[in-house]
Amino acid sequence: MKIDLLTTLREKNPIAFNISNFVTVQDVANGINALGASPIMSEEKNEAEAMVQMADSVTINLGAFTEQQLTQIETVMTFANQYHKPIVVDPVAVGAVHYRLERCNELLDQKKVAVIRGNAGEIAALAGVDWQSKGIDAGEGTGDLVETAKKLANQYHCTVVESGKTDIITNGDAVIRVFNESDLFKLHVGSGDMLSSTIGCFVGVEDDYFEAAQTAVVVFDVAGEVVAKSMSQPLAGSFGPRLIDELHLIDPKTVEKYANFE
Ligand SMILES: Nc1ncnc2c1ncn2[C@@H]1O[C@H](COP(=O)(O)OP(=O)(O)OP(=O)(O)O)[C@@H](O)[C@H]1O
Ligand SMILES: Cc1ncsc1CCO
Ligand SMILES: [Mg+2]
Repeated sequence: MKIDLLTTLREKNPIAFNISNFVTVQDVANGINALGASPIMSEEKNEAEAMVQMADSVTINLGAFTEQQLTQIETVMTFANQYHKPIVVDPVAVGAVHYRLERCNELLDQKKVAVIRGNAGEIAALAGVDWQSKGIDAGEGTGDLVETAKKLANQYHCTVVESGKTDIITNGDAVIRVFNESDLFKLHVGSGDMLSSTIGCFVGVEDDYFEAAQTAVVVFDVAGEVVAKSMSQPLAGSFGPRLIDELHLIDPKTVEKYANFE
């Protein structure tokens, strides 16, 4: 895990192009802006090429897309591949909604992506492994999480980040587990979306996407854990804004002190 990437990110202030969902777009924009990136969102196909050319990375969140937005997403991903800009995909609820799974499979079959970040239910669905997802949540299953994540990474030759109490990061061969956590993440809708877009920021400044994903996960998880530990009452409503504050404040020393991974 390259802790220096946090400093690099802040020096470079990468432009992080995000196709977000209407539920969590504000938290995502403020979260990664506070961290040190420069977010830009767009839903317009006609400006797709300009957006991609300008951006250092592209994060595609499939949280609430319409048919028209899907056309824009395909266009953006095509340009991103053409201009060699790394793509992070967040396959929201593909384990619960078959339509989403089909569309996401098509995108992944046709375009090259750097990182897929999802919860256990989403990663299992994409890997074709049995699991009971529940809406946007991970749901229940008995499969081996590490093997499932590796299978998906090998399927698409990309890095996979499978989030949960322990986060699993794999390139299909090597595996890193991040143990930093807080129950409050689950009480804040969009924690996962923020994590995916944080990964988007780091792949914008580091060509080794496996390394970039590790740093992103550790920084994000430590930030949440530090916030949770500092709250006298662990309340869902205050966690979101405090997490954004901590993404602003967090420094390499804090990350080094609390990081818990192997
Ligand atoms: N059971 C848990 N206990 C502690 N932390 C968790 C737990 N599950 C997830 N997290 C943390 O929450 C963050 C988001 O991961 P999660 O798996 O909840 O994403 P998600 O399901 O896509 O969330 P959302 O749909 O709300 O965006 C990660 O940083 C992860 O470490
Ligand atoms: C609640 C919700 N519904 C669609 S997207 C989203 C935010 C979590 O991804
Ligand atoms: Mg999610």
